[in-house]
Amino acid sequence: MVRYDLALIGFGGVNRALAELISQRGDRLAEELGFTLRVVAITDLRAGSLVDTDGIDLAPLLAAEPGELDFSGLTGGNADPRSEWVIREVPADIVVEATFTNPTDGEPALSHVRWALEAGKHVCTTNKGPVALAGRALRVLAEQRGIGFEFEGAVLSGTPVLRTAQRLLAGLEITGVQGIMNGTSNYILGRLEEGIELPAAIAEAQELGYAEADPTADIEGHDVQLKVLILANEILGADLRRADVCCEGISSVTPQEVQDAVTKGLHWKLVGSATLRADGTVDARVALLALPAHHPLAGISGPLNAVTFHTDLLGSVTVSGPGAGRMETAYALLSDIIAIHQGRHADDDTAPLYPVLQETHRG
Ligand SMILES: NC(=O)c1ccc[n+]([C@@H]2O[C@H](COP(=O)([O-])OP(=O)(O)OC[C@H]3O[C@@H](n4cnc5c(N)ncnc54)[C@H](O)[C@@H]3O)[C@@H](O)[C@H]2O)c1
Ligand SMILES: N[C@@H](CCO)C(=O)O
Repeated sequence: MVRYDLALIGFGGVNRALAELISQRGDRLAEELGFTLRVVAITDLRAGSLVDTDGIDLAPLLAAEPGELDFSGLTGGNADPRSEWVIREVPADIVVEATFTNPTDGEPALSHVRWALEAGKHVCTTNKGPVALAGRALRVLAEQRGIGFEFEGAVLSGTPVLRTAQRLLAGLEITGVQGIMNGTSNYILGRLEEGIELPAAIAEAQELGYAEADPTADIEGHDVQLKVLILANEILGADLRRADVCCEGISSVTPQEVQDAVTKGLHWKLVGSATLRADGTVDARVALLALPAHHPLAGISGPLNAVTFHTDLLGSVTVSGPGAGRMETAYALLSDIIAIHQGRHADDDTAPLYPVLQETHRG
């Protein structure tokens, strides 16, 4: 049985949920998927670092309250996250990056991903920063090393948007992408419709694990801006920068306005879109729109998100599912690990997975 040793970078909601998945479903995953998973290192800004190359016992870590974790007193533990040393030096097959998203320069996650790829380790990440701001360069680095760089969770948590486009819609011309891509703001808009004030709705979304550590990115549209950037560059073959994606958020809208709209049969939605123009360039934007009730995105409510692909042969194809959530996003990491496993173990007479993926990218 193949075993993958994991280094978890960041031990917040998502990577803890992945550790839970491994603890609770490890045997079933081995039976169904043909590989086992073992965590050999964890680093976290608050808890420090923990290394055990024979496999970390996850049970006591998962039993502790998140805010109480302190690795410094444990064997193999240190108060310092030592992320660079862990990523470069600790023998692990896959580095799982789930630290804070930094929409400005992607750091320190961008360095985490680069160090791992330079060290020849596969990477899966739910962090939008490195993918949106340096996806192309990181992909090239991974391709040069013949290793996997997977990031399904960067758009719509575990709902398979990127793999749907890259694999299931392969052979079609995708001419545009439009969707509701932020669980927090969509949840908040729904609560505003119910008369809840913005600060209370934000606090609820944080409690439910949908919001970023700093929810400004959710509220001001920057989180959707990064997702639109990822879709434009990865799916439509663009080479856009963050400044190329016009952006607005939901902070200016009041419960009264949202409720008035409902009486007129309209629902306010934060919609991200990327559209291929006739000259081959891509128009990308994030806009707060009042959608009529019959619009396909008007009924997407709460943390539910949806992305519609506009294609030449199939018309519109919509993928809908959770846009946020700790376990939902941990599933994205598991799906990335499965993709890495399938890439490594493709039959000799089958086209290897990574080259197939590369060919689906335009640019
Ligand atoms: N929660 C979701 O629904 C969701 C969905 C999709 C994507 N994401 C993305 O996944 C990532 C993780 O999300 P989360 O909900 O677990 O966030 P979180 O805030 O719960 O956890 C992030 C963890 O990273 C740690 N960290 C921060 N900087 C670090 C560093 N330099 N070195 C080591 N550890 C560091 C923090 O201490 C924290 O424990 C974020 O980038 C987020 O945007 C989250
Ligand atoms: N904060 C993000 C997490 C998923 O990227 C959201 O609410 O959609």
